[in-house]
Amino acid sequence: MDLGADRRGVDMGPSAIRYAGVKKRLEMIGYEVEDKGDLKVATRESESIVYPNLKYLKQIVDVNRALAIVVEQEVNKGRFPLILGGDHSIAIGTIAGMAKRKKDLGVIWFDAHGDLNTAETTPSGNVHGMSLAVSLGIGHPDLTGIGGLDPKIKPEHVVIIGARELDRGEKELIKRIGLKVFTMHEIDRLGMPRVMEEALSIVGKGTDGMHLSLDLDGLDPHDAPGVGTPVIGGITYRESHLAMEMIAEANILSSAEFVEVNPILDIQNKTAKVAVALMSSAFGDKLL
Ligand SMILES: NC(=[NH2+])NCCC[C@H](N)C(=O)O
Ligand SMILES: [Mn+2]
Ligand SMILES: [Mn+2]
Repeated sequence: MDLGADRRGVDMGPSAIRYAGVKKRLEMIGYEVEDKGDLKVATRESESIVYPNLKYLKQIVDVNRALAIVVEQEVNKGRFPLILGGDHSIAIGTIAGMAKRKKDLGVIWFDAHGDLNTAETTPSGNVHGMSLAVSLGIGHPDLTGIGGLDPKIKPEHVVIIGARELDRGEKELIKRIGLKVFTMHEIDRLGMPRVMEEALSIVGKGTDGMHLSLDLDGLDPHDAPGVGTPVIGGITYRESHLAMEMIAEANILSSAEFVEVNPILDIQNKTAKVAVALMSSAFGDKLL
């Protein structure tokens, strides 16, 4: 889906990630993989924007409702849901589905952005800039109510890693609810190993599962150029790998999504390949 973003193309992200060999890669490290295919998403050209501050609200609600149901079903079967995006608004459905099975879900939000806007604070009207707020129960009731639970996650179980572009309303919200944010400043200052140790201890404390929501724009655009909202000065390829390896070692991951891959803006599918490489590290792949 790309209805949550202004720039077109992230709807092709899942194809690019499949083409980069995600299934083979995960099978190589010993997983049995079933590709459930794509969810049905409205065609932008046949729809119109009703609320400029919540663009394509209804269409996004429909997709996320469907996504929440599949995610919950797969967890009930004892499977691990890995969701490919798509714009970051799909986190709403993923987390809604997981929250039905995990009473206290920890979340690592790997992103250049906070995605903590609401219809009142958004500079763009794009729902992909609101999905973390929605999951915390802050936002339009049609979004926060998806899956029935509202809120789905608690601020003390969430960390943002890689932030370097936050809107004014997002900064206020972070302070108001006491959200832990490891900005690029903390990553530079403490180094990724310390940041991940602290992050994992936060999302692991008092939780019964952990979701990784990885927006490829968390990486530096040099390493991940195929994203719609790039911000310079990001996490390097190597730091990202280390973060994924530390997640695998912590052994608490219960779902993951890799979002915002935009093949139109990419260079020879580089960003989709990076996504696949990071997935394999998060799932325990090691050189030796
Ligand atoms: N998932 C993303 N790439 N989000 C970008 C959000 C950008 C900006 N903060 C907005 O609300 O529009
Ligand atoms: Mn982002
Ligand atoms: Mn995002």
